[in-house]
Amino acid sequence: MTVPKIPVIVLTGFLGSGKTTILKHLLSLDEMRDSAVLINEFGEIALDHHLVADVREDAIILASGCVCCSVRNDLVRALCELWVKAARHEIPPFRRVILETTGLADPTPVLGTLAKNGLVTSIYRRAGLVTTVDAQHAMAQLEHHPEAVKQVALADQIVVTKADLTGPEERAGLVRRLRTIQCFAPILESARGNVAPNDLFGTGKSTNGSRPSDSSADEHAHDGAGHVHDGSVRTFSIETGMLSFHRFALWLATVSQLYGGRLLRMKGILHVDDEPTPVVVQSVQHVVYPTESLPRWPSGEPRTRLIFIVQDFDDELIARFRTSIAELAPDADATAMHVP
Ligand SMILES: Nc1nc2c(ncn2[C@@H]2O[C@H](COP(=O)(O)OP(=O)(O)OP(=O)(O)O)[C@@H](O)[C@H]2O)c(=O)[nH]1
Repeated sequence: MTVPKIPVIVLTGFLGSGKTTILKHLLSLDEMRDSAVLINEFGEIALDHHLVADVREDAIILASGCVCCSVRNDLVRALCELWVKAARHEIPPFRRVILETTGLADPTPVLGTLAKNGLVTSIYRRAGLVTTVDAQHAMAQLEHHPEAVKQVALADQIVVTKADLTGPEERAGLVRRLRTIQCFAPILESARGNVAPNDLFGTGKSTNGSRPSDSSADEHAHDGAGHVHDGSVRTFSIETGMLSFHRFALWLATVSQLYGGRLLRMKGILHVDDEPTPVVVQSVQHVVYPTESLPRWPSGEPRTRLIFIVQDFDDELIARFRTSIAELAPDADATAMHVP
């Protein structure tokens, strides 16, 4: 008797395009609860697994670094461990795996691993690459970041996100641009992560792993040299204590206007005055999104943790960001606050 292989859905999409938002929505649906989740983040501090924790506590975080480069072995290990743990009843059984990549991932080696690694293919099958495309930012991202183009080119299913924040003409223009890169994959629109699993995994042409262009993904699959990210893109994180929310909001509004084009992504959890629970803050380039609250501190002491993914920032500018954040503490001298 052959045991059916467990489908692995890869969720990719450029920085801040809405992967975690969709993942959270999917995991909140009854029919998707039996999903195991792997999350890969770029940067020293992982945050996304905390954001999905209220719907799926046991999301596994892949070591920091990009899954398309240094952590491919971690992916193999994590997939094998999942299977072993479920077999030993240490975790609930699962019927699919959803892997969220970093926003800078080239999905090629991930797809290659899913298609070619003997250990992985004995248990799992690749069940499609879903690419989120940010209706607010994608035009510029596709222009400047080859990773964004690759994510679209390899997609089995494209989801244009942030439909609630953009007009139909803007989205129609984006779809025309996407069709110059990818003419096959179905394109869905979503607002606030709202997508039906059937639309995502039912209509994508490779839900059975038979995508005609699979072979190209596999052949590129990685030569061993790894995918090189644009050297001008860097990440840094800042950990600190309590901040004044009011001053932080002002600071963020200012830096996102000043540096928006180069401040590709910022996300973090804040320990702020008057708030017992963490406040989640996020921005993508010039756009600062509404804050959310997490129900509790993930672990240990309340602490502010911020992750920045930036382009063309030198060491001095990063140092200035650090100094200016330190000046946002509630007890800091208000007149001393300056923008980096
Ligand atoms: N209004 C609105 N906001 C959205 C939508 N999708 C995502 N956002 C917001 O955009 C920000 C980034 O969304 P995420 O889901 O974290 O994006 P991501 O692709 O997981 O980000 P990275 O993992 O950092 O690359 C968050 O503040 C979301 O709340 C949407 O469809 N509508």
